[in-house]
Amino acid sequence: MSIFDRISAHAVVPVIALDDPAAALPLADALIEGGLPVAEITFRTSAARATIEAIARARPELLVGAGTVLDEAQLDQAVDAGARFALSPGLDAAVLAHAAKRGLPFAPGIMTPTDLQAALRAGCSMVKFFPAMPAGGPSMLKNIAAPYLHTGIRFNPTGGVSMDNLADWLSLKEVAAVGGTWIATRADIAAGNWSKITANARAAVARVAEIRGNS
Ligand SMILES: O=C(O)C(=O)C[C@H](O)[C@H](O)COP(=O)(O)O
Repeated sequence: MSIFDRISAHAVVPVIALDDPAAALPLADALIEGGLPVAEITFRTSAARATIEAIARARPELLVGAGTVLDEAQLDQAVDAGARFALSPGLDAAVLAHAAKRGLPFAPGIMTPTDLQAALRAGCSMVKFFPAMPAGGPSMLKNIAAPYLHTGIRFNPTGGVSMDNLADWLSLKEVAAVGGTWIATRADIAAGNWSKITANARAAVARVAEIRGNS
């Protein structure tokens, strides 16, 4: 199974901004306990590299990726730390070329057909649709994706996704998995609210099972 197939099987990717790498393993354990062993650790904080490294080393059962990867240096840090995939809110051809060179599955962010064609030209099989709700929501994505479905491209809508609109996104077959911060918020991580994060993960997993009809 490819990495993006594994992400698709989870259907929800917790997007994490974490300030203290000491929270890495408690966070990983909270997600694992909630039945959602996948995380996008964003390079929005300087704790990203150490967090990815700690999880990759001590919790290999959690599929850990890097988010908000903006340049080649961050991509190198992500790969060296053990990230299994990477994403970015936007598309940078040089970063994509570097990801290919380092063998890291990379989903760049797109918001227009032109972005999407640049991603296809670079050989991407998954893209982030960002910012998903403000950009027009599921109906916008459905319309942008329509001419490209034959390419097999899959989407990771992120930005404004919540339990309330999860079903609308996952009912689109071109959506592999949504991303969102609601499962493990920066505040809950900082406060050590692990049981709340586990409960959020569990609720998302249950909802995905309902929506995909395999509960
Ligand atoms: O940093 C990245 O790589 C991003 O793609 C942006 C985030 O995923 C969104 O900011 C999610 O934000 P929420 O709307 O709170 O779920």
